[in-house]
Amino acid sequence: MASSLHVHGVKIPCHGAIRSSKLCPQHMPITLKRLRFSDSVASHSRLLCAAIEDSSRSGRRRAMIKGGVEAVFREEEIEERFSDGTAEAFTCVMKFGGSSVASAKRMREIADLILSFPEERPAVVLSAMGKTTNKLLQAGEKAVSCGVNKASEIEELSFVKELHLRTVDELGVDRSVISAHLEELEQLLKGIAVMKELTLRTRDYLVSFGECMSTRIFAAYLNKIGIKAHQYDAFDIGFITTDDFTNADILEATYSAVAKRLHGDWINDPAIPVVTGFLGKAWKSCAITTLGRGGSDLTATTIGKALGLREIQVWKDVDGVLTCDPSIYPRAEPVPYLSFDEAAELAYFGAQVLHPQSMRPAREGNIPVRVKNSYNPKAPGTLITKTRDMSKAVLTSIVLKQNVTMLDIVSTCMLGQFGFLAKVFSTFEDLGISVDVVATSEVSISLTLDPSKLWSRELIQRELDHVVEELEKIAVVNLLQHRSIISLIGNVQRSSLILEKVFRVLRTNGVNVQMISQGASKVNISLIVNDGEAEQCMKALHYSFFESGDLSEQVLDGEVENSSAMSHRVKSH
Ligand SMILES: Nc1ncnc2c1ncn2[C@@H]1O[C@H](COP(=O)(O)OP(=O)(O)O)[C@@H](O)[C@H]1O
Ligand SMILES: N[C@@H](CC(=O)OP(=O)(O)O)C(=O)O
Repeated sequence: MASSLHVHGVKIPCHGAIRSSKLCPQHMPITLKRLRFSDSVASHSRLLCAAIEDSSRSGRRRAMIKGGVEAVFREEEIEERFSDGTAEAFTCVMKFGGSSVASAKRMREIADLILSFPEERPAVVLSAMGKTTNKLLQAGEKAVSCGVNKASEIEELSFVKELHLRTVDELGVDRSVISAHLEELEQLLKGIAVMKELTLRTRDYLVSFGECMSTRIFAAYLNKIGIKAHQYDAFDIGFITTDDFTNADILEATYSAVAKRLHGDWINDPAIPVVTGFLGKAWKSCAITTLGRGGSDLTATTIGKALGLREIQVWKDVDGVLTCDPSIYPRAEPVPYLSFDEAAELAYFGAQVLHPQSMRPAREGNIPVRVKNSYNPKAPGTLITKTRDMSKAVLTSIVLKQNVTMLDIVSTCMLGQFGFLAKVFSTFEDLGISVDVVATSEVSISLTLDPSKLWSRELIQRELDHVVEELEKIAVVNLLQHRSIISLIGNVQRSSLILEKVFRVLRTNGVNVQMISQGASKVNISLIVNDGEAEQCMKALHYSFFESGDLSEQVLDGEVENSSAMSHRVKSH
């Protein structure tokens, strides 16, 4: 007699009679303890879990599951299943960024890399190949003004076509896996040329071709080499987002929908899911959305939380999260451990290595994130967890956000302090502008405006004028452009030590700090300096904190610092 259980709303067949024989190891949701279920199914899974535990503890081989259904276990199976989780559907998610899938050679290496972890059953998330997203955006811009007849000849379209067809050929998979997409892409560019406009909605549809094609090629290649894989478009499997095209937020309903779909499919036909990163479906318009540049990291952490996985791996082209952006300072070193808070601040304040929102699902699901290098898999990478040992930590990483606009707002005393702050912030709220860094006194506020939010609207000057006009009703406003935020991520419990060093370095380099803010996050101190001085500051700070060797344990234990090393002035490296 066959019976079934329902987990995640999915009917799970249990071969053999539940009353009289064992549950099928393959189909039994064994890792109940580890998997985090959505509320709607939690009670069921708890019942099942309790039943198995009870059976295990009491040595009885029978347990009541639900509604009079009786399960009979063999004890050795119970032991086995709990100790090694062999019946888990997926163990981790592996996300590979654009550089990791930039060519046929890279795709082969990634396939080998996945195979080199035989103990894992991953869900795979891919970005678009190499610089495809940028090329598609450029093609879209050109299509607006090139005329319909020239749309097929746009250089970037030819680049994208050639790259994908060459990859397909070199991997030996059938061109048909992407030919319909290439045709549709060309039609879309012609459509943009006819309309002579590229809306944000169309822009998202346009760039979606990148991830749709990379995943199809890779899944086809895995199947060709005998690894069963199944391609998924995120917008078809429950990635539900706001309608904020180019920067959409993932909605809560996504988690259960994605889990239901991926688990359901795996149970019916186990295969490695290869999912498009970066993409979602707008809940109102049902159109394709994107999650903001670098959004595949967020796709990966969302899947990690949805499936309650043991680990989320994001594979990049660097040895993990580094002490600063290597393009600013090549001597940046990998950071072995980070907390979710540190990683989130780092990402939010501009470290391109992680998407700003990507830590949220991982933190909520308490799932470790490992940042690894697909070019150098042996490197340990960075492990991001809820907490970490901060006893020896001083500074973890330095992040730079350039071209920031700063506002100095001084009250004209028409309002009390409370009314003044409230009015200032409600002005930003009304205008939908987010504020990054804030420092206040009783009668003044200095703050910076999030550049990405302003840039995306293309109306930057008009918007800024509007902000100033509104604020001038209650204050004297000074608008300062071309500023940079240098964020010092680390152990703010040691802020005196950090700040002493920072100011010494900056004074030695003749740099004036225009604003400073120590966030409530306890992991971030932000400094505002002129854009023109920012990179030099980064180098000097990096040298002083990470290379001069003066933050030894003795210093941390309160002994006298070596001031000559501290005042080392860095010219350039
Ligand atoms: N603090 C940092 N640590 C590591 N990489 C950084 C940092 N800041 C900026 N980067 C840049 O981020 C890049 C990796 O992120 P990204 O381009 O999104 O990778 P992928 O496309 O593989 O997902 C690196 O090549 C590096 O240039
Ligand atoms: N392809 C998208 C999404 C993404 O996450 O890419 P990457 O993983 O290469 O940063 C982008 O370029 O923004």
